[in-house]
Amino acid sequence: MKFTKMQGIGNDYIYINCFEEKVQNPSELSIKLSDRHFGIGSDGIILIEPSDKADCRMDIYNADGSQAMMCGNGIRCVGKYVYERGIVKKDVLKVDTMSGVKTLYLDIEDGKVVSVTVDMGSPEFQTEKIPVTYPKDRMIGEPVVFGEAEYSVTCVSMGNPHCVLFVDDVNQVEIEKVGPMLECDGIFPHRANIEFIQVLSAEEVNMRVWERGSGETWACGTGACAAAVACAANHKTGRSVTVHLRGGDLHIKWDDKTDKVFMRGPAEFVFDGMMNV
Ligand SMILES: N[C@@H](CCC[C@H](N)C(=O)O)C(=O)O
Repeated sequence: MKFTKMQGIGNDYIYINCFEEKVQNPSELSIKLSDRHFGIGSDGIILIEPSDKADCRMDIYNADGSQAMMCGNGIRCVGKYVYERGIVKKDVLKVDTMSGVKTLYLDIEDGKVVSVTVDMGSPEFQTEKIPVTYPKDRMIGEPVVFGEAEYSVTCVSMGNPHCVLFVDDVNQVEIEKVGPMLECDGIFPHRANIEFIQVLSAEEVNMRVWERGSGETWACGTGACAAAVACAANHKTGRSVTVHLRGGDLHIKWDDKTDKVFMRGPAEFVFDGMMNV
């Protein structure tokens, strides 16, 4: 089977073109291929498929084999893949996902996609829809004790569940210890992606992320959107924010007229390969 490794600011997935290939058991395949010692090495796999409601469809599986509803860094890579490989030759295209059809705006120079802006839709703050078990309709800046520490917690869905915490210094976070504990805390019936945010100014934040099903990754697009929305909702930043992640920067704007969140960032090919399955 042919595959392509791509990354969006270091959030790396193995992409399979299902216009040509057939994948039998994607969960099992993701566990096998994502292994950085015995597999190819990635944060998961992404299937690019035909769709009857959009230009193509994306399905994402985390490194532990769990299926996710949406992937912000992945969808930019899908845009670059389908454009540059001639599957969808449009600079505005629609991609179907488990969390609905998303519109992508490609920035093209000399036939290459240099960045992609994605209309990520509206953030969902309703606790039961995220889902998070909490005795209030919304969880914005709520004090919660996890383990030995109390955090100011904001929960939001960007098609997938996010828990945003504010910290003084992201580099001091013991993410390997705190990340898995929070991801699997009983208040998250479907587990959650955990974002640690250090506010630098009204326009800039540092972020580290512990992703549900993949552990610490170098970036998370839906997580950066959740973080920007959480920062604005807590009056810590304005509605346009540059999020500095381990693998690079994403630019997020939460539009006050439409309530939609727009994410802009790069997408890159790493290599193509063949695997025995
Ligand atoms: N890295 C992604 C999100 C991938 C899915 C996530 N781990 C989940 O289980 O919800 C992104 O860039 O958004």
